[in-house]
Amino acid sequence: MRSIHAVHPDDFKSYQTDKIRERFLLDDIVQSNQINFIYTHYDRMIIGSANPVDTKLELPNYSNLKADYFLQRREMGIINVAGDGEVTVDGKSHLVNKLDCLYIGKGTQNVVFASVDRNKPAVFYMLSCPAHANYPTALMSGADAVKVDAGDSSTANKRIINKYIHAEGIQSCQLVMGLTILAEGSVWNTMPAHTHDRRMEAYFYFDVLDGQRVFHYMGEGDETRHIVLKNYDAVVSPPWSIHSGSGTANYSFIWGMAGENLDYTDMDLLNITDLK
Ligand SMILES: O=C(O)C(=O)C[C@H](O)C(=O)CO
Ligand SMILES: [Zn+2]
Repeated sequence: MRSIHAVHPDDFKSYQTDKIRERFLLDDIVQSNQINFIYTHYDRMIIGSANPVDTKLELPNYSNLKADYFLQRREMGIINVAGDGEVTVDGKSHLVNKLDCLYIGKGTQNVVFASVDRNKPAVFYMLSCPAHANYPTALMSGADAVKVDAGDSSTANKRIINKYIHAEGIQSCQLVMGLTILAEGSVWNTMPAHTHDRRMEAYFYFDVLDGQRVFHYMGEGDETRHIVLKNYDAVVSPPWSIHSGSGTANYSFIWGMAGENLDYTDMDLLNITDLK
């Protein structure tokens, strides 16, 4: 499993596009009939996907985990962003359809991913972080996620934030996870921008229409940079960085965090007029 290392904000100031992409962008993680993961040294969050098309895929173990099995000391959140899917957890099968979220606790030994229809395969996006205790496996449908109406069409940021794994939702050790859907005509996410020094974050953009892109902004508020992302690209956000995007059309994205607390609202907001 490839690893990426943490970057100091002072070093980041000298980065050009290529280096920002090399250090923070996770592209090509969705590949047919494959499970792909990247180990990040941001709160040891592992980010990846499973895209079973013609075959079932079993969660592998990796030598750099130095564990008997992947989830021996870890928990995992999974959200499906495509066709209907099935995830079997230690022999118990769960239907995980588009926008459904499955949480799997520490100690789970066997996880198998499958698509219901090979012509409309599932794409499971996954986050996994270290866990100290076992919380039960829990499935939440997209309809049951807590919804927050955010933004406004007059500022092109009207969107619905859906929370699944968080302090008042599915219980976890340190994983927080959900997704945000931009309304048609709205393109800005997470503006006003924020940081949270107590948690890292990763964004995974999906339902980005063919031929469209998302400009993803990062960096300290007074030293912002951007990279351009396509459908199914993920990007890591260090605790010192804003994470915000503007698309050339509306889109959706999964956000996920790990770190000091499970409190979604623990954010340090920046004034739009202070951004540079
Ligand atoms: O649209 C938004 O605003 C978000 O979805 C923000 C993310 O949830 C986030 O950054 C949480 O820390
Ligand atoms: Zn955030």
